[in-house]
Amino acid sequence: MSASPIYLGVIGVGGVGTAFLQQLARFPNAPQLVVLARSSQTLLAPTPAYSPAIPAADWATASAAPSLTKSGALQAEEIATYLAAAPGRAILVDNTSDISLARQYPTFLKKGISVVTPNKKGFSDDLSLWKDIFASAAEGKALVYHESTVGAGLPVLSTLKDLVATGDEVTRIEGVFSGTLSFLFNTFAPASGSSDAQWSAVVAQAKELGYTEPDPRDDLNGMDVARKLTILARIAGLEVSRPDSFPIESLIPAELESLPSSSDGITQFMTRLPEFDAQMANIKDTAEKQGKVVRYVGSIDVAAKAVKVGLQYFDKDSAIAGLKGSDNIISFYTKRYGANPLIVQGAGAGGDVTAMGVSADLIKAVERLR
Ligand SMILES: NC(=O)C1=CN([C@@H]2O[C@H](COP(=O)(O)OP(=O)(O)OC[C@H]3O[C@@H](n4cnc5c(N)ncnc54)[C@H](OP(=O)(O)O)[C@@H]3O)[C@@H](O)[C@H]2O)C=CC1
Ligand SMILES: N[C@@H](CC=O)C(=O)O
Ligand code: NA
Repeated sequence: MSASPIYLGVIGVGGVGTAFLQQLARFPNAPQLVVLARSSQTLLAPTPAYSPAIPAADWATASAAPSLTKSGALQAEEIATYLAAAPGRAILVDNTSDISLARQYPTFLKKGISVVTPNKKGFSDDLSLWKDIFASAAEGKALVYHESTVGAGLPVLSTLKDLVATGDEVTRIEGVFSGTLSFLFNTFAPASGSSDAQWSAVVAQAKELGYTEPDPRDDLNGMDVARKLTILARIAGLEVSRPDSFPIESLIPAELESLPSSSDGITQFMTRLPEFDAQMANIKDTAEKQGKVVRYVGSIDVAAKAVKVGLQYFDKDSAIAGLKGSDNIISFYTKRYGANPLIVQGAGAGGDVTAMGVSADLIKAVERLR
């Protein structure tokens, strides 16, 4: 008996989306890709057959094919209605960082469309949205997987969920949660050897490597880390109301804080950042004078309900100081694990490793839906 068909809508074809589509093309028994959208364009498999599907590997070439329906940007509700009418279960993969789309997850889920995403916005915004997402999933008998929202493809959420589900008591979670900030500090202020790199040049490099958020200020202002800690804290049982409900140390120079959030604002920010290199050099030198290095870290003290995000100095021979590249390190302190935490470590940003988490989530969702 052949497996029942599953229909797939994918939104976002940037660094993560492109890597995801390449991985999808190699899935055996892959779901039928029937929607592929970016900000200005949508490809659809024609109705009512929802066939032919969009070829994941060469969607860009196939977008010229007359067999596919093309349109401009569609409203999320329109995509939800299209997927809900497919002749089988459907899954939405959101590879954008769009909060408006994330606010529509309940619409998809109530219609029975499962959601798989690396987009952390929806899970770290108002607590009411978090609750709505999971209540809507239960109502629509749909699934939600978002492993890559924390630690990219690293098994961070699945590990925490397993600890909680099996009755362990998680007391503290701490570590380095940003691939971008890890790369910036490991490169700018290495624990061994020295570096002449300017802060702004390393920021530009992190953007080029695809580690940053679409707007790198979301990494530098600490919000990306705060969002990840909000997600972890909620899974650990804390009702964090919003990602800005606790103190967050920002690395954005005060003079650049009021630049617009548009793409023009990003360009202005990147152009003017070199003017402020001395500020970060001072922080690096202060740590150096104490024989230490500076790193950007976060922690959740579950019993105290306290979340902290910001800079800290570390001994040069510590695990955090010695991280390489875009590595994250996340330590789970629990009753069962005692004084020696369960540690997850590895690349925490980049298209391929993030897409791996999305693809693995999709495989899990497909297995449960078939
Ligand atoms: N990069 C990384 O290392 C990691 C990223 N993530 C998350 O993965 C997600 C994607 O990141 P990344 O690929 O780097 O981002 P990119 O900026 O490279 O790509 C974003 C894509 O989303 C599309 N898009 C944005 N808004 C909409 C919308 N409203 N409707 C349709 N399409 C839209 C863009 O369209 P267009 O092509 O038209 O511009 C683009 O294709 C983000 O949520 C990020 O936080 C998570 C972990 C690690
Ligand atoms: N911009 C983020 C990407 C992954 O979430 C980071 O650098 O960690
Ligand atoms: Na992860």
